[in-house]
Amino acid sequence: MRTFVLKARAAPTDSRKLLAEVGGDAHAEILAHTLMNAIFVAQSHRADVVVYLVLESTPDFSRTIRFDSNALSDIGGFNEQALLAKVARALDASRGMDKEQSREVEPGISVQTLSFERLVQRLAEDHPLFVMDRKGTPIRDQVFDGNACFLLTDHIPMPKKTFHSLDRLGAKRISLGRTMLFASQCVVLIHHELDQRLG
Ligand SMILES: C[S@@+](CC[C@H](N)C(=O)[O-])C[C@H]1O[C@@H](n2cnc3c(N)ncnc32)[C@H](O)[C@@H]1O
Repeated sequence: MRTFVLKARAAPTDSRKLLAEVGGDAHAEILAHTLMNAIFVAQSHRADVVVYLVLESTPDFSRTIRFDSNALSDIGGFNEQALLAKVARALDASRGMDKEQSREVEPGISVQTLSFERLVQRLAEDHPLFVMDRKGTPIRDQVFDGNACFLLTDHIPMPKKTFHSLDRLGAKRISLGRTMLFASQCVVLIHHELDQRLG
């Protein structure tokens, strides 16, 4: 299983605000692009991929939306509008939830009122964590075994204190070169690197 976590610091947890932010300051399109590149390939979708979108611009709790490629049924297309409609539906399903609750939205999609920090603590129990960072170890030099989990952000950098807590969880910093890429582009390159190793 390959796991990707997008810490979307600017993404609103209100579905209407999210949908209004495509091309806006919150860059809601980043969520759609990351989801698209993590899960879809031409004419199909990848098996064994889990994506967590963590939306953090909220009056109450962050929303963590989990997509499991093995369980997804018809997602209605892979354009921005279709993908963000799924995110919006999960946000609507999470209305009124208390802290750290979980709700199934539809096959392959669930939503939790869970912070990025709590999510990665849980993932660290059974996943090696890799935080994407231009100053990290080149991806080619990194050994991956088992359920690698890759951590990315939207256009807002990972806060220093979060990097420190990730260090304490044993997360390794991985680089894809000196050019600053979009999170969705990182996902493509990570898939490519791991695909090559599988032969
Ligand atoms: C657009 S970047 C974030 C930009 C943000 N202004 C910053 O300074 O971190 C989105 C995500 O991609 C990761 N990323 C971008 N380029 C990368 C590279 N060359 N190697 C590894 N990760 C990269 C970043 O670490 C971040 O998680």
